[in-house]
Amino acid sequence: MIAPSILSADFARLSEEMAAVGGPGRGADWLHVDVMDAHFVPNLTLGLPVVESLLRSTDTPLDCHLMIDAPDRWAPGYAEAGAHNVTVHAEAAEDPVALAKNLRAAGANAGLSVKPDTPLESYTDVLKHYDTLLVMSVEPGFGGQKFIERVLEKVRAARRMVDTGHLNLLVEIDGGINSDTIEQAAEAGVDCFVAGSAVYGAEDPVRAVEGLRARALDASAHGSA
Ligand SMILES: O=C(CO)[C@@H](O)[C@H](O)COP(=O)(O)O
Repeated sequence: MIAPSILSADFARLSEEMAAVGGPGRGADWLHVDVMDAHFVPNLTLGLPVVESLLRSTDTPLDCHLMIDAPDRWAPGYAEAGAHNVTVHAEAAEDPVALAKNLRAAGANAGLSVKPDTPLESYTDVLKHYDTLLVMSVEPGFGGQKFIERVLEKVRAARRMVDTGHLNLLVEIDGGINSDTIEQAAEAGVDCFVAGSAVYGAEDPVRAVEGLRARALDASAHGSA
């Protein structure tokens, strides 16, 4: 699956920019929405009122990535509003198990994200309550950064746990994904790829999405061969 990150889109034309990457069937599977609070990360983007408007302007499922402090308090609102996935940071959540239950009860898939230096081992029990694991392959906060290759070890570990039945979730990766890096991420076992600049920086965003998907499918076929 490919989830274009609208962080790299033109914020003055968000609904057009979301439509420009297509939707299920042709183009984006999900649209990735980065919510940043200038506390958990050193950048400020948008919040719940904007997400509510975005939900009204697209049929493509929204994958909301909350890079915020106090997600236990704020994240359920995104689920209640109708986001398909609501992802919170393991480093910020006070009670990640209760939070996952609240997100699911409000109708969303629950996602847990880890920064590049956060080990997965501390969260393996917690992850049993989650639907997606979002492995950050850059320090969260900005688009257009360089892919951090060492996080692939975490992807491989998560893939092994899923394939052996210890976890039941989608493995998602975010940061620095482009036509040069997507193959190694796919070979490591990623299910869903977030890409911002590689999609919105392209002349034809739908073609960029399809190009990324083709490379990922090809590489995952090799990875599992
Ligand atoms: O969460 C983030 C950044 O913190 C991402 O979703 C970025 O939007 C990815 O952008 P690219 O690295 O693909 O340009």
